[in-house]
Amino acid sequence: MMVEAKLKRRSIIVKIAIAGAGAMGGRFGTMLAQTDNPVTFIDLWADHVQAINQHGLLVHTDNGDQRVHVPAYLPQNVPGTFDLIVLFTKAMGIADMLTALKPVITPQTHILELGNGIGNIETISRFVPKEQIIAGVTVWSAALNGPGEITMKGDGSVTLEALGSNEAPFFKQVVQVLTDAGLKPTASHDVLAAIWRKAALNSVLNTYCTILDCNIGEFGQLPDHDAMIDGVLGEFAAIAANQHVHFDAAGAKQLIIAQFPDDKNGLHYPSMHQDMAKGRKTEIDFLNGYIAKVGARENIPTPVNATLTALIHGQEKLKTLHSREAVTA
Ligand SMILES: NC(=O)C1=CN([C@@H]2O[C@H](COP(=O)(O)OP(=O)(O)OC[C@H]3O[C@@H](n4cnc5c(N)ncnc54)[C@H](OP(=O)(O)O)[C@@H]3O)[C@@H](O)[C@H]2O)C=CC1
Ligand SMILES: CC(C)(CO)C(=O)C(=O)O
Repeated sequence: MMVEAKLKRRSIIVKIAIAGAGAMGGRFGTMLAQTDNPVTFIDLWADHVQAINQHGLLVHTDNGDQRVHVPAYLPQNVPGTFDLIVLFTKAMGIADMLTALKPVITPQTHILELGNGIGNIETISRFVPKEQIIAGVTVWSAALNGPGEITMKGDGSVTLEALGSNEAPFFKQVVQVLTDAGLKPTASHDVLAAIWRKAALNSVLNTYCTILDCNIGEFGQLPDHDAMIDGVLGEFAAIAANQHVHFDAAGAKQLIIAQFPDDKNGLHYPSMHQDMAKGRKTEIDFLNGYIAKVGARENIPTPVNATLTALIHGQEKLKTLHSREAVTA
């Protein structure tokens, strides 16, 4: 069934670019395009950009399929400037994307970063002052099926904070735009705590689901999931205390368990699982790998996160090796 995107009533106009228009960029662009705020996709993947421009982005949702007609550009071809750039590259792609977008980032442009991992704010701060950064996290989910095609199902929300001030009029506009798009934003006054809680969630769900080759609901049904979660979170708590970040292990566990039902993220294969399946590099070094690295540096034992990091790196290497063998066979 083809369902046309419905236009919702306009409240304010914010010129939006989605930089990294993969699974999550596609979801946010699709939902934001249902408001009257103009949306542009920017991506480094030429086939994806071409497919979106030729046929629209094909989006599979809980309520059927849509074709979303939003213009898409390679970073070097982007016309004009934007009020808001929503960054949805992988953590390791942030610097390349912002380097490519330098010519269109003005002192009025705000960067909204909602990707997974610890350290993204520091990377973005190399390009714009903190007053131009809005940082946060999201438990919306999506999958990139191929050029010009995504799946976005289940429910989610966004937590975000302006690194300048949550009282800034532009931040309030952004919250309103996200609300109009149905993205369920909540303004936070401790976004670092939210980022660490989400990184802990990803260090459990993304990593175990990738190693075990299962979705989030299936992980929740495993008899030993409790011990597996506690092993990761205990080390997060020790490293967070060392780094003076507020971390509530019980709250993080609750958030993880809240993802298990099918109408939340139970049917979702986490983004790390999707990366591994496609033979792409994962974000492990910004998740469990970050905890293991700080642990090693500060002399705090982090054997669970170190082992999980080594397992994911091992899987990445074997994937590359096997695909090379397949080509030469
Ligand atoms: N997927 C999810 O459900 C969720 C993801 N996140 C986070 O959001 C951020 C974005 O992740 P996500 O949207 O999943 O990432 P995707 O892999 O779907 O997209 C990221 C970018 O990777 C590139 N890319 C992906 N596949 C290919 C391919 N086969 N060939 C060439 N290029 C490709 C694309 O462009 P480019 O070349 O420009 O990189 C794309 O824009 C990450 O930090 C992730 O952890 C957060 C919550 C949920
Ligand atoms: C949707 C969710 C929360 C699942 O871990 C996620 O962040 C991801 O897939 O990377």
